[in-house]
Amino acid sequence: MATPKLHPALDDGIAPTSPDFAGGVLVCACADRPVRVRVEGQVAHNHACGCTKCWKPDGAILSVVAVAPVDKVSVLENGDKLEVVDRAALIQRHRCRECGVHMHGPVERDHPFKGLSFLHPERFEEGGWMQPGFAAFVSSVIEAGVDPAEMDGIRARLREMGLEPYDCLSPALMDYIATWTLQHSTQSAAQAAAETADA
Ligand SMILES: N[C@@H](CCC(=O)N[C@@H](CS)C(=O)NCC(=O)O)C(=O)O
Ligand SMILES: [Zn+2]
Ligand SMILES: [Zn+2]
Repeated sequence: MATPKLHPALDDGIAPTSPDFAGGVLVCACADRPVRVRVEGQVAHNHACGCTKCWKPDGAILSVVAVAPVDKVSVLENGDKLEVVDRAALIQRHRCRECGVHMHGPVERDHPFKGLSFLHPERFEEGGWMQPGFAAFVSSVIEAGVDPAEMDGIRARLREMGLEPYDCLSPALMDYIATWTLQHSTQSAAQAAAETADA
């Protein structure tokens, strides 16, 4: 069986993280007036994502997506071309309305990821950004039209590349979300009890 093509930043070998990478500029795919977004510092939690919401380059079945603090992300040029894909979504994905590339995606809602912005590091002009460490939402590629019969081959290829495949986020991130949810619900219950006592 042919090796499945997943993403240009994965298929020909994953570029290593550089300890010297101190941030860079993400550029959309427009030849004319490209959107340029500055990111200060290294990105975190870089991973492949198979969900239907994350932006993928033509022909890719996975996205490569990382996060940076929102206050480290700023639109430098041609921000008038940006539009939010779905205002109701957790991740407010800002895409270039001309070429379709997603340029940044802040989380503004009360959520464990609040204050982070989702970015596609392959759009950096510079190399050395953190290499992806796992693959998330892998089963979701079926929703985008991948034949379920290909899934064993896709997961095997991801493991071969050192990207453990998961059908949600990684266990570490799922544990982080669950811990936040517990603390949040405990705080909400304590607040409600205090308000009832005051009434
Ligand atoms: N199976 C769904 C999964 C979508 C999903 O939950 N994506 C994750 C990973 S990016 C998420 O956190 N989404 C939040 C959002 O889209 O705002 C799909 O493929 O559309
Ligand atoms: Zn563009
Ligand atoms: Zn995704």
